[in-house]
Amino acid sequence: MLGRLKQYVFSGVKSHYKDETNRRIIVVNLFAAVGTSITFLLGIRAFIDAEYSLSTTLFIASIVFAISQRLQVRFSSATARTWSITLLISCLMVLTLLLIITGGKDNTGPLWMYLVPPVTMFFAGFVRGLLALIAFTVTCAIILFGFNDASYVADYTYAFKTRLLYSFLTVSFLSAFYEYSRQKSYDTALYLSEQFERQAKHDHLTNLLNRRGAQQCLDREYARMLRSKRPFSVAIADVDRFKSINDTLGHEQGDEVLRQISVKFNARLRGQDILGRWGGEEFIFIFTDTDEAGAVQALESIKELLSKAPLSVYGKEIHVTSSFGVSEVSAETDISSAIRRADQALYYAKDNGRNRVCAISSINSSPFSSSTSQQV
Ligand SMILES: Nc1nc2c(ncn2[C@@H]2O[C@H](COP(=O)(O)OP(=O)(O)OP(=O)(O)O)[C@@H](O)[C@H]2O)c(=O)[nH]1
Repeated sequence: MLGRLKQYVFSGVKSHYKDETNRRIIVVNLFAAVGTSITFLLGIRAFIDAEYSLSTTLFIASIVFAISQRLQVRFSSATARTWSITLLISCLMVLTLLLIITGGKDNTGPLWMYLVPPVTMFFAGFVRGLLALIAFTVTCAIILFGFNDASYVADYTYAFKTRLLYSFLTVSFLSAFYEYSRQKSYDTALYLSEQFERQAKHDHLTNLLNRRGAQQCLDREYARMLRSKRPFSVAIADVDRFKSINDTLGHEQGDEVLRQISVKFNARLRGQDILGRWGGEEFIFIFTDTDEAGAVQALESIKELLSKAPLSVYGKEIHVTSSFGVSEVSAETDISSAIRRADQALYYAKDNGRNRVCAISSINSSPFSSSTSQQV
């Protein structure tokens, strides 16, 4: 029994939906359950009391509440959820208006009005909720004050009608204010968590992905490669003699050099390739859908771009070069061994004069180098 109840409350909830969406789905389930049962029970009561039009209205409302819940579960799409919520709010509003017109049981019908503001605000959000509430309040005022002598409208005293409207407006205002604050807090929390997540994956100096962010991209790319069977390549770049740049210019200028290098590295990359800061003066390239030869070709062009024109750092021209080690990642290798091989190729490039691109064949693990590098 408890299991079924839990299943009902969480029906339609999906782990990949946003928290806010899942919360709304749960509240729709709960509200539809309460709405369906209360209107059904009141319908039976009205039927026993031989108030057939009231009982028919309540039974219809009960069915509509149930349908609105089924709608969001049966068709789990954003459109279905919008329709479900629209149906639920409309049903509640129409039912309330009918209860105000007929008076319900002993003229207690208008009391159900107070359900409308919180439900409308929560389900429809601040702006749409406010518009719906304004339309509802105007309709209520017309019914209460526009048909004073009409026999089909229940007879309420003037004092009751004005107090009813004032108190309804107060509840509406409070609900709107509450929803506005709730949405603001939610947006702020979302913004902060996105900022934290971004900071956790990005390097504050270059704004590139940091090691953690790059590692996640590597894992994603590896999974994609296993599906597509098309290899990709990784490369580690290490700025040549960076220590001497730091030693002669200072750490701050060194930072600026790293920043400008990251811009140059990025300038020649295709949109789908990824650049990250692997640590210190080391960068990582992920060339998606690219074999070793393709990555070497791309890196040659990047290397040329860096070495040909000096950087301008605080008014000084600085010539900077970088060495690159490349390795292909295929289904036969794993990421850590590919990184290890890229590192070996990088050491090879450093040992052989720097400012060069070297690759290690993924088949025999023997280093070979591109056109500008020494052949092994
Ligand atoms: N300014 C600055 N320096 C850094 C940063 N991270 C690492 N470094 C410095 O980078 C230098 C790296 O020097 P080494 O590893 O000796 O290598 P290198 O001088 O680049 O020489 P080779 O790699 O052999 O060409 C060290 O002095 C580090 O302190 C950083 O974020 N900013």
